[in-house]
Amino acid sequence: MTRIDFDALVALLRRIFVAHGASAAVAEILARNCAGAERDGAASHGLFRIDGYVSTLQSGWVDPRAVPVVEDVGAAFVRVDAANGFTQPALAAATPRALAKVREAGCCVVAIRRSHHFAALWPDVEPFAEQGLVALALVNSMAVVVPHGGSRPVYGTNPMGFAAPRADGGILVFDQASSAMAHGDVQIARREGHALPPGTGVDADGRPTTDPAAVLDGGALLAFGGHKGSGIAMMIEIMAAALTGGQFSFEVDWSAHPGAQTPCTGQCLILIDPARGGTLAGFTARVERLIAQMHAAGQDRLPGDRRFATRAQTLREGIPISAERLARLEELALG
Ligand SMILES: NC(=O)C1=CN([C@@H]2O[C@H](COP(=O)(O)OP(=O)(O)OC[C@H]3O[C@@H](n4cnc5c(N)ncnc54)[C@H](OP(=O)(O)O)[C@@H]3O)[C@@H](O)[C@H]2O)C=CC1
Ligand SMILES: O=C([O-])C1=[NH+]CCC1
Repeated sequence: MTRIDFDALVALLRRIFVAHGASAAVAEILARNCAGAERDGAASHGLFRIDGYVSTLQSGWVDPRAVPVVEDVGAAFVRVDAANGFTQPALAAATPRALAKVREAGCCVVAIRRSHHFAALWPDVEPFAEQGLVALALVNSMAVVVPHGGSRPVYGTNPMGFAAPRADGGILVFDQASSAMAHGDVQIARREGHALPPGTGVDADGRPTTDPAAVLDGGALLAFGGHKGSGIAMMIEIMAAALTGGQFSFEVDWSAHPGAQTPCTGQCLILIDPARGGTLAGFTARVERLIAQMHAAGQDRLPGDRRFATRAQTLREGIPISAERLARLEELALG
Protein backbone atom coordinates (compact mmCIF):
# COMPACT_ATOMS: atom_id res chain seq x y z
CA MET A 1 0.00 0.00 0.00
CA THR A 2 1.04 3.57 -0.62
CA ARG A 3 -0.77 6.86 0.10
CA ILE A 4 -2.01 9.55 -2.25
CA ASP A 5 -2.86 13.14 -1.46
CA PHE A 6 -6.54 14.12 -1.94
CA ASP A 7 -5.82 16.80 -4.55
CA ALA A 8 -3.54 14.44 -6.48
CA LEU A 9 -6.28 11.80 -6.50
CA VAL A 10 -8.84 14.35 -7.73
CA ALA A 11 -6.45 15.35 -10.54
CA LEU A 12 -5.91 11.72 -11.56
CA LEU A 13 -9.65 10.93 -11.58
CA ARG A 14 -10.35 14.14 -13.52
CA ARG A 15 -7.94 12.91 -16.20
CA ILE A 16 -9.76 9.56 -16.36
CA PHE A 17 -13.17 11.19 -16.83
CA VAL A 18 -11.87 13.61 -19.47
CA ALA A 19 -10.05 10.78 -21.27
CA HIS A 20 -13.38 8.96 -21.50
CA GLY A 21 -15.34 11.84 -22.94
CA ALA A 22 -16.48 13.97 -19.99
CA SER A 23 -16.54 17.75 -20.24
CA ALA A 24 -14.10 19.53 -17.92
CA ALA A 25 -16.98 20.64 -15.67
CA VAL A 26 -18.48 17.15 -15.33
CA ALA A 27 -15.05 15.57 -14.82
CA GLU A 28 -14.25 17.99 -12.00
CA ILE A 29 -17.51 17.24 -10.15
CA LEU A 30 -17.30 13.45 -10.53
CA ALA A 31 -13.59 13.36 -9.63
CA ARG A 32 -14.16 15.33 -6.40
CA ASN A 33 -17.16 13.19 -5.53
CA CYS A 34 -15.39 9.85 -6.05
CA ALA A 35 -12.11 10.95 -4.45
CA GLY A 36 -14.12 12.32 -1.52
CA ALA A 37 -15.73 8.91 -0.97
CA GLU A 38 -12.32 7.23 -0.99
CA ARG A 39 -10.94 9.92 1.36
CA ASP A 40 -13.82 9.22 3.78
CA GLY A 41 -13.38 5.45 3.68
CA ALA A 42 -16.74 5.02 1.90
CA ALA A 43 -15.47 1.95 0.05
CA SER A 44 -18.64 1.01 -1.83
CA HIS A 45 -18.70 4.36 -3.71
CA GLY A 46 -15.04 5.35 -3.95
CA LEU A 47 -12.34 4.12 -6.33
CA PHE A 48 -14.08 0.77 -6.56
CA ARG A 49 -16.60 2.55 -8.86
CA ILE A 50 -14.11 3.89 -11.41
CA ASP A 51 -14.17 0.78 -13.63
CA GLY A 52 -17.97 0.99 -13.63
CA TYR A 53 -17.89 4.66 -14.62
CA VAL A 54 -15.45 3.90 -17.43
CA SER A 55 -17.38 0.93 -18.81
CA THR A 56 -20.57 3.01 -18.68
CA LEU A 57 -18.91 5.89 -20.53
CA GLN A 58 -17.59 3.45 -23.14
CA SER A 59 -21.07 1.97 -23.57
CA GLY A 60 -22.58 5.29 -24.69
CA TRP A 61 -25.39 4.96 -22.08
CA VAL A 62 -24.72 8.31 -20.39
CA ASP A 63 -23.93 11.71 -21.88
CA PRO A 64 -20.79 12.91 -20.03
CA ARG A 65 -21.02 16.33 -21.69
CA ALA A 66 -24.71 16.89 -20.89
CA VAL A 67 -25.76 20.42 -20.02
CA PRO A 68 -28.57 20.32 -17.42
CA VAL A 69 -31.65 22.47 -17.90
CA VAL A 70 -32.91 24.16 -14.72
CA GLU A 71 -36.61 25.04 -14.66
CA ASP A 72 -38.14 27.45 -12.13
CA VAL A 73 -41.60 25.98 -11.49
CA GLY A 74 -42.80 27.56 -8.26
CA ALA A 75 -42.02 29.61 -5.18
CA ALA A 76 -40.26 26.63 -3.61
CA PHE A 77 -39.81 24.15 -6.46
CA VAL A 78 -36.99 23.75 -8.97
CA ARG A 79 -37.04 21.08 -11.64
CA VAL A 80 -33.94 19.93 -13.51
CA ASP A 81 -33.63 17.92 -16.70
CA ALA A 82 -30.18 16.34 -16.37
CA ALA A 83 -30.36 15.53 -20.10
CA ASN A 84 -29.11 11.96 -19.61
CA GLY A 85 -26.05 13.22 -17.77
CA PHE A 86 -24.86 12.65 -14.22
CA THR A 87 -26.96 13.87 -11.29
CA GLN A 88 -24.27 15.81 -9.44
CA PRO A 89 -23.69 18.40 -12.24
CA ALA A 90 -27.49 18.81 -12.45
CA LEU A 91 -27.64 19.48 -8.71
CA ALA A 92 -24.74 21.93 -8.99
CA ALA A 93 -26.59 23.77 -11.77
CA ALA A 94 -29.78 23.98 -9.68
CA THR A 95 -28.16 24.97 -6.39
CA PRO A 96 -27.99 28.79 -6.78
CA ARG A 97 -31.69 28.92 -7.74
CA ALA A 98 -32.65 26.51 -4.95
CA LEU A 99 -30.73 28.51 -2.33
CA ALA A 100 -32.41 31.73 -3.46
CA LYS A 101 -35.79 30.03 -3.02
CA VAL A 102 -34.90 28.72 0.44
CA ARG A 103 -33.92 32.26 1.46
CA GLU A 104 -37.26 33.55 0.16
CA ALA A 105 -39.70 30.72 0.94
CA GLY A 106 -37.92 28.89 3.77
CA CYS A 107 -37.75 25.64 1.82
CA CYS A 108 -37.27 24.24 -1.66
CA VAL A 109 -37.82 20.97 -3.50
CA VAL A 110 -35.25 20.12 -6.19
CA ALA A 111 -36.60 17.47 -8.57
CA ILE A 112 -33.98 16.05 -10.95
CA ARG A 113 -34.85 13.67 -13.79
CA ARG A 114 -33.05 11.86 -16.62
CA SER A 115 -30.06 11.64 -14.28
CA HIS A 116 -27.41 9.01 -13.50
CA HIS A 117 -26.38 8.62 -9.84
CA PHE A 118 -23.55 6.18 -9.13
CA ALA A 119 -22.30 7.63 -5.87
CA ALA A 120 -22.88 8.17 -2.17
CA LEU A 121 -25.54 10.69 -1.15
CA TRP A 122 -23.77 12.51 1.67
CA PRO A 123 -21.82 14.72 -0.81
CA ASP A 124 -25.22 15.93 -2.06
CA VAL A 125 -26.49 17.00 1.37
CA GLU A 126 -23.41 17.99 3.41
CA PRO A 127 -22.78 21.33 1.65
CA PHE A 128 -26.32 22.50 2.47
CA ALA A 129 -26.01 21.62 6.17
CA GLU A 130 -22.68 23.46 6.22
CA GLN A 131 -24.70 26.52 5.18
CA GLY A 132 -27.15 26.06 8.05
CA LEU A 133 -29.87 24.17 6.16
CA VAL A 134 -31.55 20.83 6.73
CA ALA A 135 -31.26 18.64 3.61
CA LEU A 136 -32.82 15.33 2.63
CA ALA A 137 -31.83 13.55 -0.60
CA LEU A 138 -33.58 10.52 -2.10
CA VAL A 139 -32.40 8.56 -5.16
CA ASN A 140 -33.68 5.40 -6.83
CA SER A 141 -31.43 3.07 -8.82
CA MET A 142 -31.92 -0.21 -10.72
CA ALA A 143 -34.36 -3.03 -9.85
CA VAL A 144 -32.37 -5.31 -7.54
CA VAL A 145 -34.56 -5.30 -4.41
CA VAL A 146 -37.63 -7.48 -3.88
CA PRO A 147 -40.65 -5.72 -2.34
CA HIS A 148 -41.58 -7.30 1.00
CA GLY A 149 -43.41 -10.58 0.41
CA GLY A 150 -42.68 -10.48 -3.32
CA SER A 151 -40.63 -12.79 -5.50
CA ARG A 152 -38.88 -10.55 -8.03
CA PRO A 153 -37.03 -7.25 -7.81
CA VAL A 154 -38.88 -3.97 -8.32
CA TYR A 155 -37.04 -1.39 -6.22
CA GLY A 156 -33.54 -0.02 -6.38
CA THR A 157 -31.23 -0.02 -3.38
CA ASN A 158 -32.72 3.47 -2.96
CA PRO A 159 -30.53 5.44 -0.56
CA MET A 160 -31.49 8.43 1.55
CA GLY A 161 -29.06 11.05 2.81
CA PHE A 162 -29.94 13.53 5.57
CA ALA A 163 -27.86 16.36 7.01
CA ALA A 164 -28.53 19.04 9.63
CA PRO A 165 -26.40 21.81 11.15
CA ARG A 166 -25.01 21.46 14.68
CA ALA A 167 -24.35 24.08 17.35
CA ASP A 168 -20.56 23.92 17.04
CA GLY A 169 -20.65 24.68 13.30
CA GLY A 170 -20.35 20.95 12.49
CA ILE A 171 -23.06 18.84 10.90
CA LEU A 172 -24.99 15.67 11.65
CA VAL A 173 -25.32 13.33 8.64
CA PHE A 174 -26.69 9.92 7.92
CA ASP A 175 -26.69 8.25 4.54
CA GLN A 176 -27.87 4.71 3.91
CA ALA A 177 -29.34 2.35 1.36
CA SER A 178 -32.89 1.08 1.95
CA SER A 179 -31.72 -2.41 0.97
CA ALA A 180 -30.18 -4.68 3.61
CA MET A 181 -26.84 -3.96 1.91
CA ALA A 182 -25.71 -1.58 -0.84
CA HIS A 183 -25.25 -3.34 -4.18
CA GLY A 184 -21.66 -2.06 -4.22
CA ASP A 185 -20.93 -3.88 -0.96
CA VAL A 186 -22.34 -7.12 -2.39
CA GLN A 187 -19.95 -6.74 -5.34
CA ILE A 188 -17.05 -6.12 -2.94
CA ALA A 189 -18.06 -9.21 -0.91
CA ARG A 190 -17.98 -11.33 -4.08
CA ARG A 191 -14.60 -9.93 -5.09
CA GLU A 192 -13.14 -10.54 -1.63
CA GLY A 193 -14.80 -13.93 -1.15
CA HIS A 194 -16.95 -12.99 1.89
CA ALA A 195 -20.35 -14.47 2.68
CA LEU A 196 -23.24 -12.04 3.23
CA PRO A 197 -25.04 -11.79 6.58
CA PRO A 198 -28.26 -13.87 6.65
CA GLY A 199 -31.27 -11.80 5.56
CA THR A 200 -29.36 -9.84 2.90
CA GLY A 201 -30.65 -11.46 -0.26
CA VAL A 202 -32.18 -14.32 -2.21
CA ASP A 203 -30.96 -16.45 -5.12
CA ALA A 204 -32.51 -16.75 -8.59
CA ASP A 205 -35.15 -19.15 -7.18
CA GLY A 206 -36.11 -16.74 -4.39
CA ARG A 207 -34.40 -18.82 -1.70
CA PRO A 208 -32.47 -17.02 1.06
CA THR A 209 -28.74 -17.05 0.38
CA THR A 210 -25.52 -15.71 1.89
CA ASP A 211 -23.62 -16.13 -1.38
CA PRO A 212 -22.96 -12.72 -3.00
CA ALA A 213 -22.62 -14.33 -6.46
CA ALA A 214 -26.08 -15.89 -6.10
CA VAL A 215 -27.54 -12.45 -5.26
CA LEU A 216 -25.73 -10.72 -8.14
CA ASP A 217 -26.30 -13.41 -10.79
CA GLY A 218 -30.08 -13.58 -11.08
CA GLY A 219 -30.91 -13.23 -7.38
CA ALA A 220 -31.90 -10.06 -5.53
CA LEU A 221 -31.48 -8.08 -2.34
CA LEU A 222 -34.02 -7.66 0.44
CA ALA A 223 -35.01 -4.33 1.97
CA PHE A 224 -33.57 -3.61 5.42
CA GLY A 225 -35.96 -4.33 8.28
CA GLY A 226 -38.56 -6.32 6.34
CA HIS A 227 -41.77 -4.49 5.43
CA LYS A 228 -40.54 -1.27 7.04
CA GLY A 229 -37.50 -0.84 4.78
CA SER A 230 -39.65 -2.00 1.86
CA GLY A 231 -42.05 0.87 2.56
CA ILE A 232 -39.16 3.34 2.58
CA ALA A 233 -37.86 1.94 -0.73
CA MET A 234 -41.36 2.41 -2.17
CA MET A 235 -41.50 6.02 -0.93
CA ILE A 236 -38.13 6.74 -2.51
CA GLU A 237 -39.34 5.36 -5.88
CA ILE A 238 -42.27 7.77 -5.66
CA MET A 239 -40.24 10.80 -4.56
CA ALA A 240 -37.22 10.23 -6.84
CA ALA A 241 -39.06 8.98 -9.94
CA ALA A 242 -42.83 9.70 -9.92
CA LEU A 243 -42.38 13.22 -8.52
CA THR A 244 -39.40 14.15 -10.71
CA GLY A 245 -40.37 12.56 -14.03
CA GLY A 246 -37.40 10.19 -13.79
CA GLN A 247 -37.62 6.46 -14.42
CA PHE A 248 -38.64 3.95 -11.78
CA SER A 249 -35.87 1.49 -11.00
CA PHE A 250 -37.79 -1.29 -12.79
CA GLU A 251 -37.98 0.90 -15.93
CA VAL A 252 -34.20 1.19 -16.31
CA ASP A 253 -33.29 -0.70 -19.48
CA TRP A 254 -29.64 -0.57 -20.43
CA SER A 255 -29.73 -3.79 -22.49
CA ALA A 256 -28.74 -1.88 -25.65
CA HIS A 257 -25.61 -0.61 -23.86
CA PRO A 258 -23.52 -3.56 -22.69
CA GLY A 259 -21.19 -2.44 -19.90
CA ALA A 260 -23.56 0.26 -18.61
CA GLN A 261 -23.78 0.35 -14.81
CA THR A 262 -25.09 3.81 -13.86
CA PRO A 263 -28.86 3.79 -13.28
CA CYS A 264 -30.66 6.57 -15.17
CA THR A 265 -33.48 7.54 -12.80
CA GLY A 266 -34.18 10.65 -10.70
CA GLN A 267 -33.29 12.42 -7.46
CA CYS A 268 -35.36 14.50 -5.09
CA LEU A 269 -33.84 16.95 -2.61
CA ILE A 270 -35.75 18.79 0.07
CA LEU A 271 -34.02 21.81 1.57
CA ILE A 272 -35.36 23.55 4.68
CA ASP A 273 -34.17 26.66 6.52
CA PRO A 274 -34.50 25.59 10.18
CA ALA A 275 -34.43 29.23 11.28
CA ARG A 276 -38.03 29.47 10.00
CA GLY A 277 -39.07 27.15 12.81
CA GLY A 278 -37.69 29.65 15.32
CA THR A 279 -34.01 30.53 15.17
CA LEU A 280 -30.99 28.63 13.85
CA ALA A 281 -29.42 28.73 17.34
CA GLY A 282 -32.64 27.36 18.83
CA PHE A 283 -32.73 24.54 16.28
CA THR A 284 -29.10 23.53 16.76
CA ALA A 285 -29.51 23.64 20.55
CA ARG A 286 -32.38 21.14 20.17
CA VAL A 287 -30.22 18.93 17.95
CA GLU A 288 -27.48 18.97 20.61
CA ARG A 289 -30.00 18.06 23.30
CA LEU A 290 -31.08 15.03 21.28
CA ILE A 291 -27.47 13.98 20.65
CA ALA A 292 -26.68 14.31 24.38
CA GLN A 293 -29.57 11.97 25.17
CA MET A 294 -28.40 9.48 22.53
CA HIS A 295 -24.91 9.44 24.07
CA ALA A 296 -26.34 9.24 27.60
CA ALA A 297 -28.39 6.24 26.49
CA GLY A 298 -25.21 4.49 25.38
CA GLN A 299 -24.92 5.20 21.64
CA ASP A 300 -21.16 5.26 21.27
CA ARG A 301 -20.97 6.99 17.93
CA LEU A 302 -23.10 9.13 15.66
CA PRO A 303 -23.74 8.42 12.00
CA GLY A 304 -21.01 10.24 10.10
CA ASP A 305 -18.45 9.96 12.95
CA ARG A 306 -16.51 7.15 11.26
CA ARG A 307 -16.38 9.04 7.96
CA PHE A 308 -15.35 12.32 9.54
CA ALA A 309 -12.60 10.59 11.54
CA THR A 310 -11.35 8.82 8.40
CA ARG A 311 -11.47 12.11 6.50
CA ALA A 312 -9.39 13.89 9.14
CA GLN A 313 -6.81 11.09 9.10
CA THR A 314 -6.53 10.76 5.30
CA LEU A 315 -6.29 14.52 4.81
CA ARG A 316 -3.38 14.45 7.26
CA GLU A 317 -1.65 11.28 6.10
CA GLY A 318 -2.86 10.70 2.55
CA ILE A 319 -5.42 8.22 1.21
CA PRO A 320 -4.29 4.58 1.26
CA ILE A 321 -4.19 3.00 -2.18
CA SER A 322 -2.62 -0.19 -3.47
CA ALA A 323 0.14 0.06 -6.07
CA GLU A 324 -1.98 -2.15 -8.33
CA ARG A 325 -5.00 0.16 -8.13
CA LEU A 326 -2.88 3.25 -8.66
CA ALA A 327 -1.35 1.67 -11.76
CA ARG A 328 -4.82 0.78 -13.04
CA LEU A 329 -6.00 4.38 -12.56
CA GLU A 330 -2.91 5.72 -14.38
CA GLU A 331 -3.66 3.32 -17.23
CA LEU A 332 -7.31 4.46 -17.41
CA ALA A 333 -6.18 8.10 -17.50
CA LEU A 334 -4.43 7.38 -20.80
CA GLY A 335 -7.87 6.68 -22.34
N1 LIG B 1 -26.34 6.03 -5.69
C1 LIG B 1 -27.07 4.98 -5.34
O1 LIG B 1 -27.99 4.60 -6.03
C2 LIG B 1 -26.78 4.27 -4.07
C3 LIG B 1 -25.83 4.74 -3.19
N2 LIG B 1 -25.63 4.10 -2.00
C4 LIG B 1 -24.63 4.65 -1.08
O2 LIG B 1 -23.94 3.61 -0.44
C5 LIG B 1 -23.40 4.09 0.76
C6 LIG B 1 -23.42 3.02 1.81
O3 LIG B 1 -24.76 2.72 2.18
P1 LIG B 1 -25.01 1.69 3.36
O4 LIG B 1 -24.11 0.53 3.19
O5 LIG B 1 -26.46 1.46 3.48
O6 LIG B 1 -24.49 2.54 4.60
P2 LIG B 1 -23.95 2.00 6.03
O7 LIG B 1 -24.85 0.94 6.53
O8 LIG B 1 -22.51 1.73 5.94
O9 LIG B 1 -24.11 3.30 6.93
C7 LIG B 1 -25.36 3.95 6.99
C8 LIG B 1 -25.30 5.12 7.96
O10 LIG B 1 -25.26 4.61 9.30
C9 LIG B 1 -24.12 5.11 9.96
N3 LIG B 1 -23.63 4.05 10.85
C10 LIG B 1 -23.04 2.89 10.51
N4 LIG B 1 -22.76 2.17 11.60
C11 LIG B 1 -23.18 2.89 12.67
C12 LIG B 1 -23.17 2.70 14.07
N5 LIG B 1 -22.67 1.59 14.61
N6 LIG B 1 -23.69 3.65 14.87
C13 LIG B 1 -24.21 4.78 14.33
N7 LIG B 1 -24.25 5.04 13.01
C14 LIG B 1 -23.75 4.10 12.19
C15 LIG B 1 -23.12 5.47 8.88
O11 LIG B 1 -22.19 6.44 9.35
P3 LIG B 1 -20.66 6.40 8.83
O12 LIG B 1 -20.73 6.85 7.40
O13 LIG B 1 -19.91 7.32 9.73
O14 LIG B 1 -20.19 4.97 8.96
C16 LIG B 1 -24.06 6.00 7.80
O15 LIG B 1 -24.43 7.32 8.02
C17 LIG B 1 -24.19 5.35 1.12
O16 LIG B 1 -23.32 6.47 0.98
C18 LIG B 1 -25.28 5.40 0.06
O17 LIG B 1 -25.65 6.70 -0.36
C19 LIG B 1 -26.36 3.01 -1.62
C20 LIG B 1 -27.31 2.53 -2.47
C21 LIG B 1 -27.58 3.08 -3.77
O1 LIG C 1 -24.41 0.43 -4.09
C1 LIG C 1 -25.52 0.53 -4.68
O2 LIG C 1 -26.55 -0.07 -4.30
C2 LIG C 1 -25.60 1.40 -5.85
N1 LIG C 1 -24.73 2.33 -6.09
C3 LIG C 1 -24.97 3.05 -7.31
C4 LIG C 1 -26.16 2.39 -7.89
C5 LIG C 1 -26.61 1.37 -6.87
